[in-house]
Amino acid sequence: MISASGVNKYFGDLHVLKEIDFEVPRGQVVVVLGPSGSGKSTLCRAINRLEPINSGEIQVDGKPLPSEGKALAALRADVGMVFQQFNLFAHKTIVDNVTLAPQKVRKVSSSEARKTAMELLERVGIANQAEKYPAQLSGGQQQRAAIARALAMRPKVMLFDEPTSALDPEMVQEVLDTMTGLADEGMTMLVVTHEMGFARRAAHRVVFMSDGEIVEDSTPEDFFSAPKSERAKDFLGKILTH
Ligand SMILES: Nc1ncnc2c1ncn2[C@@H]1O[C@H](COP(=O)(O)OP(=O)(O)OP(=O)(O)O)[C@@H](O)[C@H]1O
Repeated sequence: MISASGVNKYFGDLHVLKEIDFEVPRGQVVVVLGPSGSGKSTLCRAINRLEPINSGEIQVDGKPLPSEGKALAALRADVGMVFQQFNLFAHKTIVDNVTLAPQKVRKVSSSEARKTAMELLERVGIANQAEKYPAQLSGGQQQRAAIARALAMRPKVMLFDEPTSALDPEMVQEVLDTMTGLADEGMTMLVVTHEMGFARRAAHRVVFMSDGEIVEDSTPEDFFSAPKSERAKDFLGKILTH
């Protein structure tokens, strides 16, 4: 599980995260929505310590975030992260992309890492692409490879930061289906996305951010049918008329 309490983050004078409090309990899917620049990516990056925070506390699995050393490496291994850009290693095959970190960080043998990688590639539907290089795959397939790579570390939680934003429209659904499958299996997930269909179907809770604050934290049913704040109404008005 993930919990944040009283988290503040500044970039210079810009107050990007303001007294953030929230929780993602084990097995829940929390979708973070909000206008551009509201702090969603920064929140994701803070959870993985890719971005230091100025005050407050973030815990993953009941432990405060370590700032360096072995504990930080262990935290990063426990938190799988999938970004908008897939960030696969271009000169490694898909299966090698998936086996790399478990061998290096978890010290898994190469045969075991390969077996697990093939199972994961099967699960995300691209086992037949295992020996190809990233550039030979479609964007949707590359993003599914990135999800398999994150899962190979056996993370306790998965963070997704706009995982479908860089994809051509026809590939969005295949990635969302993979994510919905993970949610159904009980993976703890924090997902920043503009995909309202996914939020409605897969999220246990929706967190709405605006201008660095959490303005609403509710069920998708309540959020979409009866948003409480003017800011959420305004946001939904803009998104849903598109
Ligand atoms: N490294 C940085 N240095 C300075 N300012 C930054 C940095 N990263 C983000 N910001 C600023 O922090 C604010 C929050 O950015 P963030 O990327 O977290 O928002 P977001 O809600 O994820 O937006 P989007 O939906 O466009 O990705 C923005 O005003 C952004 O310009």
